[in-house]
Amino acid sequence: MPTPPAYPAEPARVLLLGFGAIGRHVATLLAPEREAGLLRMCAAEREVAAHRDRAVPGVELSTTGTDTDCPTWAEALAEADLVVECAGVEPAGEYGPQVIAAGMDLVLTSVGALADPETALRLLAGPGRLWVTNGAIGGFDVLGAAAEAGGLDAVRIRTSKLPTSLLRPWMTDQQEAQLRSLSPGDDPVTVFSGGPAGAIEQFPANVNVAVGLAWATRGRADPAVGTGAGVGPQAGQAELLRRSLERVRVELVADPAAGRSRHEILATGPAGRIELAFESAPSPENPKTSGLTALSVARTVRGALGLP
Ligand SMILES: NC(=O)C1=CN([C@@H]2O[C@H](COP(=O)(O)OP(=O)(O)OC[C@H]3O[C@@H](n4cnc5c(N)ncnc54)[C@H](O)[C@@H]3O)[C@@H](O)[C@H]2O)C=CC1
Ligand SMILES: O=C([O-])CC(=O)C(=O)O
Repeated sequence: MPTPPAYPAEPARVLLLGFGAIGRHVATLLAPEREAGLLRMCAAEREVAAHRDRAVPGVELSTTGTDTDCPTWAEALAEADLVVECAGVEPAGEYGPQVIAAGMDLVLTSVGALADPETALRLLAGPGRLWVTNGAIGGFDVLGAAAEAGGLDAVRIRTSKLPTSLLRPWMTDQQEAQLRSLSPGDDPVTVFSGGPAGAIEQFPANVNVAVGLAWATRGRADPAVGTGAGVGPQAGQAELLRRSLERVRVELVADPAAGRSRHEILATGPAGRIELAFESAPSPENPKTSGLTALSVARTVRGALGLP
């Protein structure tokens, strides 16, 4: 007789931070696990009242704000086994480190938070474990293998999105007007060219993939000599990431013909030439977000909980 899988006796308690397009999609994707009694789910929002009429069956709500008719963030956190951030780069930096410091595992969707060196150190400091989702892109098995062998010299990502999904509050009237005026048939416009840290600062909701790519291609420390950072494995990981963020080059393009977001990766070096392209179906909740992201997050959650 085959040995039955060693599922946990009690359902794992998952706390979503952010219940927007990705959070809701993840909750829907994990409905079978909820129904099978493998996990329970709670979602923290900053204004719960606005979410009451968009309830997802089986998902309780809690608040990081001032709502008084539901558990607070601290109460929900005390009950959780795993936190799944899908709120944004800023809230990831604000709440993620306290989750890790409390010894709880954290799934990070707003991977861009790792571009800030201080936040990266705190997210990597333990004792909780950090699970970095690959989000809207992938191929990280082969990219990671090549990087770990020192086999990559150059890593590039070119992200193309519909112009209106790239509008940001800091843009001048002229920049905004240019993006709004682009229509199918017009040439694409490059709105950013540089490193992932600068890209995520200007476009925090659009280029998490670039920081994710830097994370995936950070390589590994030589066990004999370490990374040179000098103080323990977390600092070593953070130092590898810092160097990787300097190597990855990002181009963000407003393309009026981009029916779907497109991410093109080119990595080259002694290991070879790796070209990958991703065009995700849009999120069912928000067409500006790649649907693949929630699929990846759900998979990362299953992995973190040891679910099949
Ligand atoms: N790794 C990847 O490939 C990708 C990562 N992302 C990241 O995922 C994030 C979420 O994306 P979407 O779900 O599409 O955005 P969304 O705007 O639909 O949802 C975010 C939700 O988080 C909530 N939120 C924000 N601050 C909060 C706080 N302090 N406390 C509690 N809730 C808070 C908002 O009210 C909103 O409901 C993006 O901002 C981006 O950082 C997005 C796409 C791809
Ligand atoms: O959804 C996507 O295509 C990718 C994205 O916004 C991000 O990486 O922040």
